Amino acid sequence: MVSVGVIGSGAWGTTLAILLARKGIAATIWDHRPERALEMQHARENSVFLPGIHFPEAVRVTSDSAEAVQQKDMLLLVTPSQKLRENLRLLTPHLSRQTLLVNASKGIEINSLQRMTEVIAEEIPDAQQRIAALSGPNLSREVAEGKPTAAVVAAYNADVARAAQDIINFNTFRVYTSNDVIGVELGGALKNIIAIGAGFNDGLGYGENAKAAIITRGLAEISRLGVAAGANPLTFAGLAGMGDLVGTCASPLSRNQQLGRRLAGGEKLADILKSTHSVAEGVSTTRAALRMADRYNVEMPIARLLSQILFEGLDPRKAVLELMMRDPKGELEDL
Ligand SMILES: NC(=O)c1ccc[n+]([C@@H]2O[C@H](COP(=O)([O-])OP(=O)(O)OC[C@H]3O[C@@H](n4cnc5c(N)ncnc54)[C@H](O)[C@@H]3O)[C@@H](O)[C@H]2O)c1
Ligand SMILES: O=P(O)(O)OC[C@H](O)CO
Repeated sequence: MVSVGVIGSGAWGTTLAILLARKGIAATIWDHRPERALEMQHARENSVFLPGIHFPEAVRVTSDSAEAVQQKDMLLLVTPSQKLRENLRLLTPHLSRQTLLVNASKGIEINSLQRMTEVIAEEIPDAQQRIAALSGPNLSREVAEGKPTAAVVAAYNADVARAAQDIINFNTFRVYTSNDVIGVELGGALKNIIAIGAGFNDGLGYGENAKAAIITRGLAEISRLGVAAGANPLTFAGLAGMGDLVGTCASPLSRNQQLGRRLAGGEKLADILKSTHSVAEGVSTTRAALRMADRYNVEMPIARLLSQILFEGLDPRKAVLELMMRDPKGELEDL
């Protein structure tokens, strides 16, 4: 029987474990807090992040790191991105050299500006040839409810991408392969910034024309940064680029979009972050992306103004006016 460890017990880690278990794969979710692991194991449900979705029999929950990691065909790494490194340090002593390592988190480590697979490769030096990244328009609630969804898994080694595809692909979850790890990870991480912007747009009542413009011009700046960092530009037309951007900006289920809407309604960032256990990766990714943009000398006007709104208290209406009043330019300039 195929056996997978799922590191991270939030909405997405839990959903992926349930998906695999529906295929008959043994899925062991790891939660760093013993009392939460026990509670989920007994209740057969993640009542905090995925209430109402029953665990199939093949899901187990543990706080024992050896049990979560040993003798696994694949590990799915699904922690908040700023927590991945500390978790890897706990888990690697138990890891076998055969286990595939698939990142499913969407973020950039803020101190190092590394993508999640770069963090994995640095912490587990022999891992480069068995690393992959899973991304796409994958709102967890819809996946958990069995609604049809597509995703992409990227790896440097085509056999690894195919092996991960084989394990994760299901009749409700169609998985494509890619060799563009950089593009797939950056597409998934950077769209969260634009999703906050889309939430602002909705909160301010600016309408669908403005939202379509934010999505499209957002994709232009994601692509500019991604290509400068070494991604294949076509990836941004795919599931991890346009697909995830549209899905996240359109759906009220998105936590990043919700955060933008709440800020537009006058709530303070610190209060919103305090009020929820859920991670809105776009906040830290905005900081990381702007530092990357400086490094690669790339323009990211939406992210830059969003950063001023988030961290410096700029009035969102003034920010929109500033965007509108920038020097006129060609649509495909810098692409
Ligand atoms: N929820 C989605 O729809 C979705 C879909 C695709 C990708 N993702 C990505 O998956 C990642 C995880 O998001 P999520 O939605 O599952 O999280 P979540 O917001 O539902 O929950 C956060 C989880 O992180 C855990 N956590 C907090 N601190 C931790 C630590 N120090 N060590 C280990 N775990 C810790 C919490 O216990 C909780 O289980 C994020 O990068 C997110 O962008 C989420
Ligand atoms: O809820 P969000 O904003 O973290 O988005 C979830 C997924 O990344 C959508 O693909």
